[in-house]
Amino acid sequence: MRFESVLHRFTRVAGAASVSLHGRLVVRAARSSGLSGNHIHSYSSSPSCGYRLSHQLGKSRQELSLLTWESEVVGSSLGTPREATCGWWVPNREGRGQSDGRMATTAALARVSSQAAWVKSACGAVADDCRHDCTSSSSLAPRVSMPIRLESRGSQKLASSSSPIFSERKHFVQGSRAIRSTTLPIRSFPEHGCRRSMGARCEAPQSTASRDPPAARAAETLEKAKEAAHIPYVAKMSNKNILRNLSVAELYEQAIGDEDDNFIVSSGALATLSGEKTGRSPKDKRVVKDEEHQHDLWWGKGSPNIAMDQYTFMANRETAVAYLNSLDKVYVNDMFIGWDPEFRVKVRIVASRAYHSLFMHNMCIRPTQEELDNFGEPDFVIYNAGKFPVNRLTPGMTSATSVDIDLRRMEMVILGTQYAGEMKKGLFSLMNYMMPKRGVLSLHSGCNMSADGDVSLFFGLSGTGKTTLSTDPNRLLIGDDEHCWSDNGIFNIEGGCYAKCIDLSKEGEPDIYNAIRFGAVLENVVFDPHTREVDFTDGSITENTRASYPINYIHNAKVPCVGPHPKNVILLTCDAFGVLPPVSKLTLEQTMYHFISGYTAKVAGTEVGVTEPEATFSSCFGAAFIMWHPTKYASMLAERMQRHGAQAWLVNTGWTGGSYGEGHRMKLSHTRAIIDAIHDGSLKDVACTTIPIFNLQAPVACKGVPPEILNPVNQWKDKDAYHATLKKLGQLFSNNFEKFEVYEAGGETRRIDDRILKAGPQLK
Ligand SMILES: Nc1ncnc2c1ncn2[C@@H]1O[C@H](COP(=O)(O)OP(=O)(O)O)[C@@H](O)[C@H]1O
Ligand SMILES: C=C(OP(=O)(O)O)C(=O)O
Repeated sequence: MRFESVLHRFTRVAGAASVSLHGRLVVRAARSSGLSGNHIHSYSSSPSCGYRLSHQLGKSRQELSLLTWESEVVGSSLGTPREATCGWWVPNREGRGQSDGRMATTAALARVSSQAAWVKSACGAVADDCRHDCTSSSSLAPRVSMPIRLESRGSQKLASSSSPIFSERKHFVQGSRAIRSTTLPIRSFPEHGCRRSMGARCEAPQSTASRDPPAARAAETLEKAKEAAHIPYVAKMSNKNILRNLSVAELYEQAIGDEDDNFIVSSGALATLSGEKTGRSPKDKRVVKDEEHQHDLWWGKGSPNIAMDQYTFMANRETAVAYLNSLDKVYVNDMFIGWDPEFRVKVRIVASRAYHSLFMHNMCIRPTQEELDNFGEPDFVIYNAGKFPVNRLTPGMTSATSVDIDLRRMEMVILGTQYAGEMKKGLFSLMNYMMPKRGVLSLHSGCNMSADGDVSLFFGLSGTGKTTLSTDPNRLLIGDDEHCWSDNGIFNIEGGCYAKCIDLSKEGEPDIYNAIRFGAVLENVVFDPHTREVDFTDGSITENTRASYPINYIHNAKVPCVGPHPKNVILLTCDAFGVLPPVSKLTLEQTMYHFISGYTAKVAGTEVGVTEPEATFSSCFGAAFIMWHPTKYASMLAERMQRHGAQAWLVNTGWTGGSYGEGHRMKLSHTRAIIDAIHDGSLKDVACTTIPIFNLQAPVACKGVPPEILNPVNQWKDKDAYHATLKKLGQLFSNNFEKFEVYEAGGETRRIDDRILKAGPQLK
């Protein structure tokens, strides 16, 4: 059901409906309209419809239920509705202008609040004055809403809130809290010990800064920064109910007990909705530009780093911490990233949603109980308050979303997006800063290894095949997305995988399919409300449906996720123009040129606003996450490839036989056959044809791939169109590369090596 038709139906039934400033559906029900909550409810609460509808409206199902309620209030004869005084969460607060201020009433709040347990879960937080209403107004028990809610997931919860089963359950939850919950501060910043030494191994926390020079320095720098930025104080986590390091089962219970958007599907995975944002928000990703880091980081054209000052960071941090403190409970995970103990980083994730906690439990490296006991202070903290918007009036904010990193504070703040990928990619950005600083190359790549230790890297922008191709039944999986190459070899940054699962099938990708079981998180998928079978072909919520699972759910995962130096470096390009060959063998210079260019496509859904494949140049095949200038990563890659004799390949996982819209996506079976041939060595010395303009060497034969596919011109009906498109792409490469010919990095002006420049398309 499209949003417009939902709106239309509401308008027809209720007499008037509109969308508030924040995209909330506001229903105006005249007293005589006869609107009953059932009407709205019937759209909003069944698992099948409500789940999707709530996504389409960008609202949680609880919020839709609130709308049900309010329409009841307005539609009833409770007297003149009064304006709500209570906080930001009242749905039609922003809709006031459109609804004559008559929608949110104290009476409505009283009703809502009378079901405190439900409301708290529905709204995430209840302001103190609402709590007051809650006790004083239970006599205003809803007249018609009760039976309505009895039909739904939310209703079950509401019904049970007064039943003995519910109290028992609550007891149980509280019981488990008693063990886990703690009121320890999230972090004793700035006094804590070892955090400042940029990825240096953390010893047990030190009590005095003087024993730890980096910490002392950091504290001093922060004090100076605070003074300079006029930051009067640093907000602290004071939530009294911090649920730390819950187990998977506990997180399932929390997720299902607290929110209506979570379901167990038939395979045992937890299906959830990420709300309005179902992909990353790169235009809202900000990094604090401070004295200490400004010369290290990449700024300007092509860079993903939008500069922010520390004061603005602190303002957003304040909002996030205040929001998290206002909640009934928050979830905290203490985790590691980086499988090589020498480069391991301790991270703490503070989140409002149990699903976010489970996601990070899957995606990071899970400490043993002993490691948890000795965890001490984290090196980096994420405050995920994504359910709450950023204050748009804060200078520099351009939307309700902001994803902010402060390298001096070693913190990340998320506001206005619940897409879980922001957290994992935020940590990746952190590693993309910290690791090169320590002489270690960070890579946006998957990685696998043969039984006899031949390692391959699969670079690729999101959605172009890293997870799919690195998950190979014949090889050991080291990781699907983020790695580092140090003098010790390769190590995975993460402890889990985050696979795109649109059109996933058991036959096509059995390992990923089988990994989606108890413990896995399924984001934004559609499933049958009764059987709970997931329909992986359904992209009606988003094309960017995702599954997150611990790496050990892949039967041939290599744990610990480390390996020797790579033999093959595979650059995955998703060519939306359909002119690049399925595979070509690269010289070292070509590897540098293509790595810096990062030509590929953004696939639908991975970023907000991308609805169909969009050609792009994404340096290092992951520009959205890199922190230094791309040439730093490129030169580190070249040096390592030379030192360890690695061969590079450009593999087109995108279109063939025409551009997107005319041609078709390269068959996965063909790409897999190509990868097999790279691994068995049969492509190394095979004869090649030269692709004009790009001077790429495309093998003429490859086991499992029809030879005519290997030269893309054969696939185009209109050969002239092929050559014209190839030339056009060459021109785009050349235009894009201009900014790398002479560039600013490390505070100085540099010029790219001529040999790299000549390895690109030659247009004359
Ligand atoms: N030829 C191909 N090679 C790789 N992936 C393909 C191909 N054709 C279609 N796909 C699909 O593209 C998507 C790639 O996603 P994924 O492997 O998760 O990307 P990444 O890990 O790079 O973000 C999967 O849904 C996969 O089934
Ligand atoms: C999670 C993401 O990346 P990837 O597809 O590479 O996992 C993302 O871009 O949001």
